[in-house]
Order: sequence, then C-alpha cells, then structure tokens
Amino acid sequence: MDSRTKGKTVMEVGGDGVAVITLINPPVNSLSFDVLYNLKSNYEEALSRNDVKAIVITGAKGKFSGGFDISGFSEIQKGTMKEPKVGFISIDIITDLLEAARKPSVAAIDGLALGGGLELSMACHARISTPGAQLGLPELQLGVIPGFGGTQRLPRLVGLTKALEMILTSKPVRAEEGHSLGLIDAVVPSAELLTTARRWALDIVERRKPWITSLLKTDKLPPLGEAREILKFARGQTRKQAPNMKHPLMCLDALEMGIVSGPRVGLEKEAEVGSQVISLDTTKGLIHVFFSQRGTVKVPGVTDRGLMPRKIKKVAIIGGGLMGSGIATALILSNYPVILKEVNEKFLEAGIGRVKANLQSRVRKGSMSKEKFEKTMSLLKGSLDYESFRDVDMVIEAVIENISLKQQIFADLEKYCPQHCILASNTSTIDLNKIGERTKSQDRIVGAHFFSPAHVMPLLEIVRTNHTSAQVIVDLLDVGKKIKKTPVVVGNCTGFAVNRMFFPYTQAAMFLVERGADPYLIDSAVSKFGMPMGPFRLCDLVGFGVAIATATQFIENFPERTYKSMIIPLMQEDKRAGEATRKGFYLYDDKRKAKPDPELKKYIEKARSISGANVDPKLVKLSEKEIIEMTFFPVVNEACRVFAEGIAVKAADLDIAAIMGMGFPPYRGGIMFWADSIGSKYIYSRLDEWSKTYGDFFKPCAFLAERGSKGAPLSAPVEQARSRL
Ligand SMILES: CCCCCCCCC[C@H](O)CC(=O)SCCNC(=O)CCNC(=O)[C@H](O)C(C)(C)COP(=O)(O)OP(=O)(O)OC[C@H]1O[C@@H](n2cnc3c(N)ncnc32)[C@H](O)[C@@H]1OP(=O)(O)O
Repeated sequence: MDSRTKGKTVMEVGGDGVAVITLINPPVNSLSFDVLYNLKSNYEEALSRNDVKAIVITGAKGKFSGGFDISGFSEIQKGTMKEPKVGFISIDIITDLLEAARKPSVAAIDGLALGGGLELSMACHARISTPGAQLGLPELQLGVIPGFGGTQRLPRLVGLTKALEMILTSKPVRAEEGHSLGLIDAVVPSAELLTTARRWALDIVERRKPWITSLLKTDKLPPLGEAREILKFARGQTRKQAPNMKHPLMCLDALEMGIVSGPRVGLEKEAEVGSQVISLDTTKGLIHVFFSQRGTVKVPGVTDRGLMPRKIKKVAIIGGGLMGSGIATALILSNYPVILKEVNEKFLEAGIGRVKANLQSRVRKGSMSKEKFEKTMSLLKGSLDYESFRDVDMVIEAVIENISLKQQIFADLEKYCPQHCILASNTSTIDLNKIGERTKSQDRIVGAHFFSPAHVMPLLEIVRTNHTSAQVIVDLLDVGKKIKKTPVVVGNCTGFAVNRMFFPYTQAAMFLVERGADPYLIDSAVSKFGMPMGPFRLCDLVGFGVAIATATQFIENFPERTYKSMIIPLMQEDKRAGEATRKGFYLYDDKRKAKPDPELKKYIEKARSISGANVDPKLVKLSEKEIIEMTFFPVVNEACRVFAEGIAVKAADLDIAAIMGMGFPPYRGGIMFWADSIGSKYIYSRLDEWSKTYGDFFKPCAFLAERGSKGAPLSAPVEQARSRL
C-alpha cells in the first residue's frame, strides 16, 4: 500500500464465478476515499468480466467496516481535502453502480458494520453476518447523518419506527436482532461466512434466493399518514432532547423526503443535507471529541515506550462508602476479583450492601440476569484486615479525605502488599506526594480518581506524581479500558484537572448571585447552554458538605483567586444542605422534583451583608450570553492554568475531562475547543475587564494573557510548559 494512501480493496475471483472484494484499512476498515475509489474500480472490473457471475463484499481481519473514515470529515472541515461532487459516492457508486448492477452482490459481515459500512452492505442484495456482529448507524453521534443511503434503506429494511430508533439513538443492534428485523438474511459462524455468502450470491444468480433491492422495498413502510405522524413525534422528541443541534432534524428531513417523494429524491436530499452538516459547529465539536477521546490513552513518554500492561488479577479496595462501593462495582462488573476492606463488620456489611444494591438496580431494569448477578457478586470478598492483601496486584484506597489516615493506610499497604502491587488513591484533592510520604514506594503510588457514582460515570483521572513509574500508568490505563472508563492522565496538584475546572464555575455562580443575579435564571441559562443542570441545582445534588470540603481545599491552595461566599455555609447552618435534606437552593418534593424557594433570598442577603458585596444593576440584568461568559470564562482561565502547568499534557485531554467529568456539552467540543471557537482575544479582554471591576477572581492567567494578546489558539501545544510531571 502506498504510504500516502489510506486503505485499499482487493478483489479475488474464484473458480465458482464469485468475485470477493475485501475492504482493507486497519484497524476497522474505515471507508476512506481511497477505499471507496478502489471499491468502485474493483466493482467495475467485476461487472465487466465474463468469468464473474456475482460479487461478495467483505472486510479484512474479522471486521466488515467501521464506516466512513471520520478523519475525512476533519479534512473537509479544514479544507485540506476536496469534497467530491454531492451524491457521487452514495448515488453514483453505491446506488447506480453497486445496487443497480446486473450482477448480484452479498455482504459478508464479520464483527461490525457501522455507519457507511452498514450502508454499503444495505445496498448489496443480501447480508450474511457472524453472530454478535454490531450493526448500526451511529452518525448522529458524530454530528453527521447517514450519508450512503442509510436514511432511505434502513426504514425500508427494518421499518420506520425501528430505523428511527437506531438512527436517533446511534445504538447498534447485534446480528441476531438484525436477523429478526430483516436487516440480515442469515447468521452463520465466522468459519462459514465466506462460503455461505458466495453460495448465497450464486443462489441469487440462479433465482434460488430473492434478488432484493433495498431501496425499492416498500412492504415495511407504514402508510403515508401514519409515517408523517411517526416522524412528527420523532421531531418533537428530537427538539426536546437535542435543542442545540440541527443535524438530527436535517436527518429527519432526508428520511421524510424519501417516504413522501420516493427513495431517489430521498437520496438526493440526504446527499445535499449530508454535505451541509459537515460544516456545522456542533459537528466540528463532536468529531473533535471522537478523536480526543481515543487520544487520551496516548501519553507521550509513557505509552510510546513499548511497555506492556501487566495482568491485574486481583484488586483490593479500602473503604466501602459511596466511592469505594462504586469502584468495587465497576471492577467486578468487568470480572476483576475484588477484596473490600472496612474497619468493622457493620461498615463492611454496609459497603457490600451498596455494591449489591448497585447490581440489583441493573437486575430490576432488566440489564442483568439473576445468574449474572450471583456470578458477579461472587467476585467480591469482604475483609477487616490486610492479611488477604498479600497477593493483590492493585489497591485502591477510597476513605475520607483525611491526610493522616491516608498516610497510615499507605504505610500499612507497603508492609502487606507484594512489591509489584500498585498503590492507588481515589483522593479528589489531596497531594499524592503527601499521601505517600511515609512509604518508600513512591514509584507505585498513583491517583485513580473516579467520579460519583463510580460504576456509572465514564471518566477516570489517572494522577501521576514525579515519581510514578510509566509501567504503573500503563497498567492503570489498561484497567481503565477494561472497566470501560475513559482515562485521562493528569499531574498531581490540588483538585487535579476536573475539580480545578469545576471550582471557578460554581464560584462564579455564587459571585453573580451575591451581586444580584437570579440563581434560577443562571441555572436556566446554563442548562440551555447544554450542561445537564445549572450550578445551583448541582450544588444541591452533590450536597453542601462536599461543596464546603472542596471549597476549603481551594481556599487553602489558591487563596488569590477564590471567591469566598457565605451563601452555602449559611444554609448549612440552618440544616438545609441540598437535595438530601430536601432543601438547598431549591425545595424538593417526594419525587425529588426541584422548585424555586422564595426563602433563598434571605440567605443571599445575609451572605451579601457579610461579604460587603453590593447589588450591581448590570449583573441583575445579565443576558443569557453574559451569564454563560461570566460562569465559563473563569473555567477557561483555570483550564489554561492547568494546561500551562503541564497538569494536562494535551488541551484535548481537558476537553474530555470537562465533558465527562463536568457534563460540558460534547457538541461544543470541550472547554478548550469551545474557547478557541470564541477566540482567546475576546475571552482575555472580557476577563481582564471584569477583573478590573470585580477583582482577582476573574484575573486572566499569564498563559491566557499571552495567547489572548496575540489571538493565538489556547489549545495549541505548550512548548515550554513548566512540567510538573
Ligand atoms: C459530500 C461529502 C462527501 C463525504 C460523504 C460522507 C458521507 C458519510 C457516510 C457515512 O454515513 C458516515 C459514516 O460512516 S461516519 C462513521 C460511522 N461510524 C462510526 O461512528 C464508528 C466509529 N467507531 C467506533 O464506534 C469504534 O471505533 C469501533 C468501530 C466500534 C471500534 O471500537 P474499539 O473500542 O474497538 O476501538 P477504538 O479505539 O474506538 O478505535 C480503534 C481505532 O480506529 C479508529 N476508528 C474507528 N472508527 C473509525 C472511523 N469510522 N474512521 C476513522 N477511524 C476510525 C479510532 O480512531 C481508533 O484509532 P486510533 O488511532 O486511536 O487507534
């Protein structure tokens, strides 16, 4: 393969008259333009050769195709690749050359057929798959739409309702379900895939099997009136669930066009809309997130050294509270045997009970069988001492945030655990060097910072100190992957990456309220921006105890930029500590529904009188845009500090940390990507102005000032970062 080309296809013609065309573009046989143009020429050759009666399309190395090469979208967005004529691939190649050919084709699907991969297979005249293969159209998740005919062929193969579900949720189905839906014609073992597909293709030639043109099928489509109703409902749901995104509605337009005016017009609409969505900002954000998420496991100086992860056979967890039990749940769910240690029987029982409850909730929801529940629970053993720690490969300490307690635990661990054992702490704020001060095992001490609930939240901050060995990080990255977390490797400091970014966000909200802004309007503006909830609703959810403990760490470590508000401590004094007490910034009913509380004013006024802050008429009347800027530019400022200090190695890691740890909307690409879409100059000028009026909380850091003065992108690599790693 030429080093400049991205993938290819190869064609082999057998003595049976079947041409097998194989898609080859590791690792997932994505459909790059090179692959697609090769496919076209192989196909043309197969159609012109007299010794070819039928065609089978398959993918190399156990994967049909992961879809269109996503980097092609980035290149089109950047202008480094020219877009082909609208509809050239989907209409000229896939429909008119492949589907309308005089010779039948069969897709032999192993492993996966996603996006363009599934669309290509749907244009074939039959599909044979291996068991368990994933079949789906996940394009919307990337900000694009199915663009190789998927909006037209899927509803015709599986029916409108199922097609909408698959497209709008981006969730794949397994081959077995695909078979019962009519998407797949037969499911056969991997070893029989090609022979079955070849035979099937010849059977079509001989009219022993039907020659089905998916695009022309109508039997699964509902009558027009019903279809319109279904689509109207889907539109309403989409508007509600994704109010800031245009592409799902544009996708529905293409789908509807095909149903109302016929598949050919539908294909044309799909091609037109497919080309338009590529340049949407939300699409740029989502594609950036796709690659950034996969990039977090590439850590310069660590994962490029040829180290192989060691096998972690057994894990011990110290502390069975909310975090410890959540971490234990995540581990046993991925088949790691776990020892859960507590200080007494009562706490141990409670810890094991929490793990049990976490799993039982899956059984109740039907996502786990009773047998699987029993089997998973059997991986968990309780302990009150360290004797059983003698053969563990990793310990995760998850006790309360008390330095001397953690120091004692780590000193004990050094005595009981084997020499190779990884010693991890789930601390969310405390310096790991301090935690390990009383040990000689600095090289195997690492942070494994999970987010609550640990068995649900997707992010894992892996915190390394100056001494943590690369091997330990490689091992933890592997565990992270196995327990289905997205790991982000960060340096050691108070709050690491996520909490450091979180803190100014809630602080800015408190500042605005003390100066007269309405907390409920702030929450509403922030939710409309795309956060799962606003800062005040979030404080209620987390609980004021946690909010105060975190604030204390920040006040201690970053006093110059901490805004000290008394609102939360004052409410806490009155035993309103958030949702758990049914009163916080909101009032909560039996169903935990939040409603504004007129009494909140009292606490705000009291806090104002303590801090001496005055109501600022400008801040009382902030627009939604201004609210977003005043709450999120301080976050950008802190993210810049984290980046400049080398706590995060790549700006893209901060994007993922913000999305998965804070709930920052993925379609905005993450905090640094979003900031760059606004421009460093503007952000710097706003913060600079506010700092002059309102104080150092808003003061732009040196990194932002430098890049802002030049209008340089904030996410460009830090050349001479003062690395603390
Ligand atoms: C006029 C405009 C002209 C252009 C017309 C375009 C029309 C578009 C047509 C089409 O409808 C659009 C699409 O097909 S979009 C793509 C749809 N497919 C997906 O969304 C699948 C994305 N991939 C995944 O979900 C997963 O990667 C996987 C395939 C399930 C595999 O998961 P696994 O955990 O095993 O591995 P990963 O770490 O995720 O991935 C491994 C590496 O593979 C890279 N990769 C995966 N999929 C693609 C892809 N579609 N394109 C390019 N690269 C892909 C991934 O980035 C990883 O790379 P590394 O370098 O990090 O190893």
